[in-house]
Amino acid sequence: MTDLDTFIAGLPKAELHLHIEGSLEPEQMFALARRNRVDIPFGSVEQVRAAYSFSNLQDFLDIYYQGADVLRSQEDFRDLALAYFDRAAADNVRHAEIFFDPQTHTDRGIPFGIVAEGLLDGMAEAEARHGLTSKLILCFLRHLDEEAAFETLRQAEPWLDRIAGVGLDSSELGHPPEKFARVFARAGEMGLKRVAHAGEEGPPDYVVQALDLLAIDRLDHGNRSLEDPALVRRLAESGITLTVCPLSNLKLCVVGDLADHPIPRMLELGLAATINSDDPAYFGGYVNDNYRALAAQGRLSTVDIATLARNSFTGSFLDDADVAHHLAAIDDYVAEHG
Ligand code: HPA
Ligand SMILES: [Zn+2]
Repeated sequence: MTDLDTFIAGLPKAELHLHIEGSLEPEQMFALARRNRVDIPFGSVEQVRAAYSFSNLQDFLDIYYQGADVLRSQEDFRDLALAYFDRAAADNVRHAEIFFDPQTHTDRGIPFGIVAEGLLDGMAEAEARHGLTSKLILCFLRHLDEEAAFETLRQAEPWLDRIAGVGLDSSELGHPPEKFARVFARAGEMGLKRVAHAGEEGPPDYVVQALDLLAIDRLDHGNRSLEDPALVRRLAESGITLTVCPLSNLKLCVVGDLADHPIPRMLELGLAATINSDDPAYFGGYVNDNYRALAAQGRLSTVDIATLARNSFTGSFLDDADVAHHLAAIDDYVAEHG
């Protein structure tokens, strides 16, 4: 381990861009397939891992939705969440805001409540076990239509006091944010926070739409914003947080090489970037692996790494007192180890 790796390992951090279905490790996929007697088109864990070679977002999504088929019961969703939280706690993640894709499950006949209650069970257990706090963000699948998103929001109503916000994920190209302007407006009226994936594969205009038409509180990915200088100025001036995912970007060919990853440039431009793992079981690493992979390029100092961790708390939906508490913990850590 380099000195930077040691510094990263102990640094308190939040994770703000994590799809819980994307934390399903092949071993757990096999275990759940056995438990639920579900056929999966793989003979071994090695075969599953060998299939994780993607040339774009859609390639990944096809296999990711297939993997989710082994998730059936409330206990499955609890176990999935807990396995993630155990790993996150080992990376010194103190708070996580996790995405889930209810439509992936309700479209297979799994009731919304089974999914939500299972995840909430896992979240409560993670707080008891590790002191790791978390929030839940309901994502609409953007390849489905607006009416399906409205129906999902209706199904979520009994759980809305335990859901922090809504997000937008799945196939970006051809599914611009404007398609979901009305359902996001409704979510805002219901007091929910709003986030959206934009500028991962889609053009800078999709980021502008997410800001103007979805009134997002946080931008997921946002890489392609850098192609538009006026948009960069707007993002910097507003202070909006970007949840960036280096190993995901590499695996989905959003960047060709980590040496060219935009995070160092984002920090130079004054953007509130954070580092996250996205779908760690599919992209080869949890949050500290993402920090380490980027640090290994020699383009991040300990000051930059601490800034990224601070941004993860200031960009969270925690209240001000909790954010202040976590920032003080980072200050103490940097004073001792920086
Ligand atoms: O990186 C992603 N982009 C869009 N949709 C997703 N769903 C899971 N991961 C992703
Ligand atoms: Zn994502």
